[in-house]
This record gives sequence, structure tokens and C-alpha cells, in this order.
Amino acid sequence: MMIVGLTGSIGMGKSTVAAMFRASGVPVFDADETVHILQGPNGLLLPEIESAFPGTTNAAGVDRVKLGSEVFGDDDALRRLEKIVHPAVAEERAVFLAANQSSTVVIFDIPLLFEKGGNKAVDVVIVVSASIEVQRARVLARPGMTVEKFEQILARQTPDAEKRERADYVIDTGTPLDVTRQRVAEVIACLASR
Ligand SMILES: CC(C)(COP(=O)(O)OP(=O)(O)OC[C@H]1O[C@@H](n2cnc3c(N)ncnc32)[C@H](O)[C@@H]1O)[C@@H](O)C(=O)NCCC(=O)NCCS
Ligand SMILES: Nc1ncnc2c1ncn2[C@@H]1O[C@H](COP(=O)(O)OP(=O)(O)OP(=O)(O)O)[C@@H](O)[C@H]1O
Repeated sequence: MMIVGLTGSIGMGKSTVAAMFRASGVPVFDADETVHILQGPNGLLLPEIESAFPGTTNAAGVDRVKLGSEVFGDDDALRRLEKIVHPAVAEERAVFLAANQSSTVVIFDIPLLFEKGGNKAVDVVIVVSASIEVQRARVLARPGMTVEKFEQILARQTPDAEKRERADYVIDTGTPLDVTRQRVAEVIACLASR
């Protein structure tokens, strides 16, 4: 089985491209969605997070704004949170792999693939990318987003240019969706012939 890491900076279209792979029959493990489920209503991690960060959870799950304000800007706190979250994500990933054992190709959709060293655990890396102008326009159109917040997030991420350089395949998303869909089909064909 070939394990493919799919990544890209904020607003580059990773979720959209992941959905295209899924629609083509390639199983996709979504790290972010897994974190949301583990932290959501009745999420498995709520007790541990509440005890490490009192007041950051409620019946609806983790209050992401509150928890975010405790961990972003405090590296120690972020590391403590990661120690709770990452092993649980790894367990879910193992369940996903076991469930898709017969697939020749599976995708791990991981926003922070390079930042957290996950690129070493995959066979192939795909980066979704567009121009900074396209990225900025998409992100700033999101409710609650500000220029400051966008720039803070960008500053924590490996630069797009470096991601592109380190990728085995780049999927351009500054194009119409149909063109991107064709590119996804092309990449699937390349993966099958490796
Ligand atoms: C603190 C939490 C609840 C805040 O949630 P929120 O929905 O507000 O933000 P979101 O998860 O979308 O992240 C926003 C941005 O913050 C940055 N970020 C998130 N987690 C991390 C991290 N562990 N290290 C560095 N940057 C991070 C990313 O650049 C991301 O684009 C959440 O980020 C979290 O639980 N993080 C720890 C778990 C983790 O490592 N997640 C990364 C994906 S596996
Ligand atoms: N060719 C394209 N490929 C991908 N997305 C496109 C394209 N053209 C337009 N878009 C739009 O750009 C947006 C990309 O958002 P998406 O949620 O996929 O990004 P993301 O990289 O997953 O974001 P984040 O990392 O911030 O969660 C969507 O609204 C999508 O419809």
C-alpha cells in the first residue's frame, strides 16, 4: 500500500482537492476532521482536555476559541495539548489503515504535514497550491477572519514556496475546478504507475 500525504497552506484548497480524490475512490484520512470529532460533543478527549485546560470544554465539546487562546502563543501549553491530541489521532489513523488494507493507494490529509514532520511517515507528498493573491482572497472571505489572524496563521506555516519545492506532486488550485479535477485524475494515474 502506498501512503500519500496531502497538504497545503491555509485556504489553498486542500479540503476541496481531498474531496476530489475521495470521489475518485481513493480513501482519505482527514486529520483535522478527526481532531474535531475527538474534541466535539461527547468527544473522547474532552475529559483529558478539561483537566489539563480547565474551563475550555462544555456540552458542545471544546470551545476552540478559548482553547486556541490558551495554546497559540504559549508553546509549552501547545505541546501539552499535542501530547493529548496526537496519540489519539494516530490511533484513529491505524483504524483507518486497517479498514482500507486492500487499497493500493490511501491519502492522509494533514494540514501540518511538513511542520510536524509527518512527511517522513508517507511515501509520496502532494501539495495543493495557488498564488498568494488567490489564497488571501479565499481566506479573507471567511466569516470571522481578519488580516491579522491570517498573517499570524501564515507565519506559523511552512512557506508555500518551500512546500512546492519539497512536493512530489503539486496540484494548482488557482484554476477552474474542472481543471483541478483533471489534474487530480492525472496524479492518480501517476501514483498507479509508481
Ligand atoms: C487549539 C485548537 C482547538 C484551536 O482550534 P481552531 O479551530 O481555532 O483552529 P485550527 O485547528 O483550525 O487551527 C488554526 C491554525 O492554527 C495552527 N495550528 C493548529 N494546531 C497547531 C499546532 N499543533 N501547532 C502549530 N500550529 C497549529 C495551524 O496553522 C492552523 O491553520 C486546535 O487547533 C487544536 O486542538 N490543536 C492541537 C491539535 C493539533 O495539532 N491539530 C493540528 C491538526 S492534526
Ligand atoms: N480549482 C480549485 N481548487 C480548489 N478549490 C477551489 C478551486 N477554485 C475555487 N476553489 C474554492 O476555494 C476554496 C478552497 O477552500 P478549502 O476549504 O478547500 O481550502 P483548504 O485549503 O482546505 O483550507 P484550510 O486549510 O484553511 O482548511 C473553496 O471555497 C473552493 O470552492
